[in-house]
Amino acid sequence: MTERNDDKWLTLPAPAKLNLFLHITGRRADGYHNLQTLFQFLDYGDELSFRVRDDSELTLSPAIDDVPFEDNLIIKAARLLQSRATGKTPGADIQLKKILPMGGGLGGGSSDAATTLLALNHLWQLNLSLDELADMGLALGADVPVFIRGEAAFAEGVGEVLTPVPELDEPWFLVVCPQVHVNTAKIFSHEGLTRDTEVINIRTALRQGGRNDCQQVVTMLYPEIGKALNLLNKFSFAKMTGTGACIFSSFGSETEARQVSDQLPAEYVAFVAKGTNLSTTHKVLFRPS
Ligand SMILES: C[C@@](CO)(OP(=O)(O)O)[C@H](O)COP(=O)(O)OP(=O)(O)OC[C@H]1O[C@@H](n2ccc(N)nc2=O)[C@H](O)[C@@H]1O
Ligand SMILES: Nc1ncnc2c1ncn2[C@@H]1O[C@H](COP(=O)(O)OP(=O)(O)O)[C@@H](O)[C@H]1O
Repeated sequence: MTERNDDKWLTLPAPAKLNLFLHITGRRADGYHNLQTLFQFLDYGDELSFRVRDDSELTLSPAIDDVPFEDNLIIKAARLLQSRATGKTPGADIQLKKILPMGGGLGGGSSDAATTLLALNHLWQLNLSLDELADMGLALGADVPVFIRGEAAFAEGVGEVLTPVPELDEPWFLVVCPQVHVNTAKIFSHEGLTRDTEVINIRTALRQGGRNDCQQVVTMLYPEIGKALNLLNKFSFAKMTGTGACIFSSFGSETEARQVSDQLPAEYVAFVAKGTNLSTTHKVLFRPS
């Protein structure tokens, strides 16, 4: 665990996720969609530092532009945990290094929320189980539970029914981030969205993978993403993660991924990262070397 000895800061990663495929298999009565997806983490993401306060205040620095304090998923997660404390309400100072693009399909907000739940549960000594934290996290976003569990997983339901898949290949990924913000709710409410993909079992999912059912609608609404897909496809098969905007290709080595990255036009924002079956948050918090 990275603990700054000077004044008791706990520093933890909040990694990105990729949806290696994303099938939409139906729509529920409440409007949410049933999915089948394969989540893997990246060794790349945001970083959060936490320090317990003597009072019940929460602080966050720096703030994220355009995200009001109480709307920030980090603060929402901390408030949820405060409500579970017995006795005096605990407080914390939180620092955020925001690296992941917002609305990119990399799950940055959900990952920040999960890291906050894990960190403050530890620092405030609440002793909530991962099951309890995952349940609480689901109220903040469909992707929070997989970050709480920290294991690459085949996900069903709205993303909360998780079967760990610890033996996926861990390739290198080139992730390209078109500079558009995709509105998830807009994609899920689009009439042209494929919502009837056949349900598959986990063996089939792992053997043959799948596509991203949101890709067609997203590329129609945001042509920049289609353009980026066409370009990356010239080098290696490319797919979108989540509801976009980011797209990715996998490679056998970091060198190959960087060689392709170097050939992209300068205006493309991209990064290279390794896929990981155990989230870096869990590696630091639970399995320090
Ligand atoms: C589809 C995924 C795959 O990872 O895409 P990304 O957001 O990561 O791109 C996620 O499950 C998204 O999770 P998250 O971003 O937390 O979505 P939420 O805030 O829970 O939902 C935003 C809105 O999308 C719609 N929504 C979301 C998830 C889902 N399974 N069905 C839906 O219909 C709902 O209208 C909801 O109000
Ligand atoms: N800590 C946070 N980091 C990122 N986004 C946040 C955060 N808190 C709230 N949000 C809101 O959540 C939205 C989705 O963010 P994000 O999780 O990055 O997208 P995605 O699910 O597409 O990867 C943002 O547009 C922003 O308004």
